[in-house]
Amino acid sequence: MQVRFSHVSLAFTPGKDTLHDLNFTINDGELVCLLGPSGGGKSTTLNLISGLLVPTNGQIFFDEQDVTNLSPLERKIGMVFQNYSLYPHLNVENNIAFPLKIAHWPKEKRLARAAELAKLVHVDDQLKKSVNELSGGQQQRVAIARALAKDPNILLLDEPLSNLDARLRMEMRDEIRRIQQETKITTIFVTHDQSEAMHISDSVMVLHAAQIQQYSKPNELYDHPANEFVASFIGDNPLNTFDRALLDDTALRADLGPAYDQASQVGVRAENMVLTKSEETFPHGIKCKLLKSHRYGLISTRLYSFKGVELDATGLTEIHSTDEEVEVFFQKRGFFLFDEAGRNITND
Ligand SMILES: Nc1ncnc2c1ncn2[C@@H]1O[C@H](COP(=O)(O)OP(=O)(O)OP(=O)(O)O)[C@@H](O)[C@H]1O
Repeated sequence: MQVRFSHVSLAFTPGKDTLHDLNFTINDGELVCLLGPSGGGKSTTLNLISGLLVPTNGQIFFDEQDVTNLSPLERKIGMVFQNYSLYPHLNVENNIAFPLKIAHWPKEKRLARAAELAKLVHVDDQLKKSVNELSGGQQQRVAIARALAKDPNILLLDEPLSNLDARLRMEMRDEIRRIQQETKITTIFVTHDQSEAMHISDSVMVLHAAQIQQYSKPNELYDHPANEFVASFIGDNPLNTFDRALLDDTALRADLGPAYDQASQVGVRAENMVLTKSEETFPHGIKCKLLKSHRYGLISTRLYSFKGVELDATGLTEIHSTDEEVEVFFQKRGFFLFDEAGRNITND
C-alpha cells in the first residue's frame, strides 16, 4: 500500500511546528527508513502514519483513501517497538496468535497462521517456549511475526534493533530486509543509525529541524547530499568544512566552475583528501602542513593545517612525517560547495 503525506504539519505547542509541511510518497512494497538525530521528528512522523497522532494540518492517504482521521485499528497497521512488548506469560505461538484471538479467529485457524508466521521469521522450532527463554533477536522475530498476524496494510518499526548487541543488530537488520522482501509489505523503519538505514532501505528520509532534509536512495544521500546537514550527517568520517574564501588565491579556484562564486562554504569528506593527483581529483591541490598522523592497520588518519583550519583525512594512503608540507588533492566525488543557506550547489 502506498503512503502519501500532503502538506502535513504537527504542532505539539500551538504555533510551533514539530513537523512543518511534509509532502512525500512512500511507494507500495518499499522499505523506507526515517533517519535523523534525536528530536528530528522520526517517531512523530511514524505516529502520524500509524494514527497515534493526528496532524494539525494536512492530509494522509493510504493509496487513494484519506486516513487522516482514522484510528490505528482502522488503518490496519502492524507495529514493532524497541522493547518488543511481548506478553511474558504467553508462549511464542500464543504471542504471535494474540491479535487473532482478540479478533475472534477460531483457535485452529489462528494457530495455523502463527505457525506459518513463525516459519517466516525463523522461530518455528521455538513455538512452545516461553518468550522469556528467548534471546533478544528471537524476541524481536516474535514481535515482527505478531505485527504481521493480521496481514496489516503497513508495517511500522520504531528503533527495533536498538536493544540488541552489534552482531545481532546486523543479523536482524538483514532478517528484517528478508522478511520485508518475502512479504512485500510497505515498511517504515525508524532509526538514528545511518549505517542501518543505508543497508536496509529502498529509500531514506532524513528528518531534522521540522523538515525533510532529503528523501532519496541511500547512495544518493552520500554521493549527492542536498545540503550541508545531510553531508555532515551521512558518512562514517567527519566532513571538513571551511570558508570558500580560503581557496581564493589557490589554483584550485580555476577548477571549480560557476558554482564557486555563489558558494560560501566548502565541504570535503575525510576519505576524499588524497596525496596523489588522478582523474578522480581536481587538477590542482592545496598546500597543507601535516600536524598529526596515525596508522591503524590498514587505515591511516591524518590531520592537516590549511591556512589555520584543521582538516581531517583518512584512507589507505601511506603516512608522512609531521611538519612536512604536502599538496593535498580533493577527489571530486566527496567535494561540495554550499551556498549561504547551506544548500549543495556543487553541480549548479
Ligand atoms: N507528546 C509530545 N509532546 C510534546 N512534544 C513532543 C511530544 N513528542 C515529541 N515531542 C517533541 O517533538 C520533537 C520530535 O520528537 P520525536 O520523538 O519525533 O523525535 P525523534 O527523531 O524520534 O527522536 P529520538 O531519536 O530521540 O526518538 C522533539 O523535540 C520532542 O521533544
